[in-house]
Amino acid sequence: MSDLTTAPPSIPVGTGLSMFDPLFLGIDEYGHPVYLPLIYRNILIGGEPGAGKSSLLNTIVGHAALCADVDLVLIDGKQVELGLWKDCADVFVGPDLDHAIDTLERLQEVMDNRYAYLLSQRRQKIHQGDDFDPILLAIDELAFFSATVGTKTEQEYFSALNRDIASRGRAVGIIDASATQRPSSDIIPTSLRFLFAWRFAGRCVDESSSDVVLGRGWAARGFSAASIDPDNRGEGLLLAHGGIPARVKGAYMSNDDIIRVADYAAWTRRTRRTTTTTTAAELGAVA
Ligand SMILES: Nc1ncnc2c1ncn2[C@@H]1O[C@H](COP(=O)(O)OP(=O)(O)OP(=O)(O)O)[C@@H](O)[C@H]1O
Repeated sequence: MSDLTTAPPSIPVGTGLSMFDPLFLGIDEYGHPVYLPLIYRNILIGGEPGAGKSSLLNTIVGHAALCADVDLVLIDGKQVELGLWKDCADVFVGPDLDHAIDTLERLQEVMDNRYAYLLSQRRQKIHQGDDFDPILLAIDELAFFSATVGTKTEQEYFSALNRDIASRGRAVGIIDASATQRPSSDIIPTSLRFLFAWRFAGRCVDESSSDVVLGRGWAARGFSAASIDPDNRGEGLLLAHGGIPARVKGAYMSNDDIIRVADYAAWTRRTRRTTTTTTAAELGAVA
């Protein structure tokens, strides 16, 4: 059994779920469940249109929405991919580059404040039960903000902010989950890919696109997401602990499933903004 399938003895459900618990991501090619810890990690999701990227991102956001101890920052260029979680989100950004930049600037400030706090406490990273909670930053679609809308300067600024958050955010509990249907080196340069320890390549048009997501050289070693059947949506190669890409079929929630879970999660999260000492209120200031 690979490291990926070694589930912890028990994972709390309902209101006991924590962002420090691993996410149930799907099943591997042998039918084993795949669990992925997200805390202190970032995850990059790439693949051709229809490969199942947004569905995977919804699974990640769904896990986070059900956790009592995480703030949700959702940036969705299409609005409808993550839109069903809007009532759960501390900040929801639609196809608005200015709002996306404001939000990332704010997150950068939160990150710096958290580091100042850690320094004052002579610590290196946050722990479960700390005064401030983890933050999930989910971005769908990366290329919309980094290469489609706005001026080149704005796009570059957005990319620089995202890179900084992915680079420095992990120790202070900021998890960056970014998805793109354009796995090319202009959207995911090597310097960005390196910041994402976990990588999921859904079906890709060719081997070089697959390598842009997973890392150079994997296709030549027989790990190419171009070999995934185009009709097998939601399947991909997951590079995580173990260090070798594994075939995984992502868990899938239908629209109705998401609506049910999101309604429940919004209900459980309804008092967070007034009762927690987290950054939710600060983040909400840019909502
Ligand atoms: N894990 C899965 N299991 C079964 N079907 C899936 C899975 N993931 C996705 N699908 C199917 O594939 C369709 C497309 O998925 P999704 O919207 O997530 O793709 P995408 O890669 O985000 O596409 P785009 O880049 O166009 O946004 C879904 O509507 C669903 O029917």
